[in-house]
Amino acid sequence: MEANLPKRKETRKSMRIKVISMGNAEAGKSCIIKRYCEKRFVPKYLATIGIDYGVTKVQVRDREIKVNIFDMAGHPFFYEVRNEFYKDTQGVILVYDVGQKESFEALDTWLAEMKQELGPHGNIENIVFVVCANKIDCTKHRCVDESEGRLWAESRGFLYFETSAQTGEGINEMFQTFYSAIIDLCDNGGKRPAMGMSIGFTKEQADTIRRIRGSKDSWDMLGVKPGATRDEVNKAYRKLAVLLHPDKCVAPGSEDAFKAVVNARTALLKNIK
Ligand SMILES: Nc1nc2c(ncn2[C@@H]2O[C@H](COP(=O)(O)OP(=O)(O)OP(=O)(O)O)[C@@H](O)[C@H]2O)c(=O)[nH]1
Repeated sequence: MEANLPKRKETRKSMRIKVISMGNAEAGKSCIIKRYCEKRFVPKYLATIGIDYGVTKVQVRDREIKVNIFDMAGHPFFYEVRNEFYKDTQGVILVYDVGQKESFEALDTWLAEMKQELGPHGNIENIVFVVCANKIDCTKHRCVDESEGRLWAESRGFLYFETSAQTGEGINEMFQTFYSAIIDLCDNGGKRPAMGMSIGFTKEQADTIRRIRGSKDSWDMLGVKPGATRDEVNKAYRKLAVLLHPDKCVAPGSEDAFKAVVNARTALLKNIK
């Protein structure tokens, strides 16, 4: 017997989600939201006072979603106002300015603030985070490169996009992927689907790349004391080479880190008898 199939594909039930923006003042949070919702760019800086709230309807795959967006003021002065808005959030847009290193370094502080406000029972693992490396149009002033930002985001299981609210680059793709991930999360009973967790590299690899980037000289880079012997240098090099070899490591920035380690070893061995 033939199954009694519906003629038209049914549109699935609409859903409502809550999204917040976080990041330092002037990183471009309001402009990113305006660019997506109103298709325009506001060059003049108008600081958000406390919270800006908006509702928007979007179509993602076969779903209509109503999005409540809470655009948070980045200035520390507004901490008291924004702290009550962290609860019941499904998605976070975490923004930094690629020309302002402090805004990138502040991402950890923003996460810590959110964790603190959610308290011990708030599960940050079940929230979709998208990191926006914003103002990529300002190429001359860029000081946080893509691999550094991507590594920070992906090692935490967060999405990462390069965006410009001014030109619109990356904005639609970012929101579509972000909303899509939130739908997957809701369909999965509010738990981040396992797929999003598989990042393809280890915490040790990510931490090592970060350590290498921040090292002050070749000794420090190889993790040996100044004056170490050839054997010690070679041993340290081999360990790092196995960990970061481009054939084995797909973490953002691993290729540059591997090259830096090779160069550091060569430089040190030249001067060790
Ligand atoms: N060139 C360039 N400027 C941008 C971009 N995004 C934002 N801006 C500018 O950066 C300034 C700050 O943007 P906002 O969106 O107001 O920053 P915000 O993060 O919401 O700041 P607060 O409301 O204080 O938290 C404004 O002058 C914007 O015009 C961008 O992608 N490129």
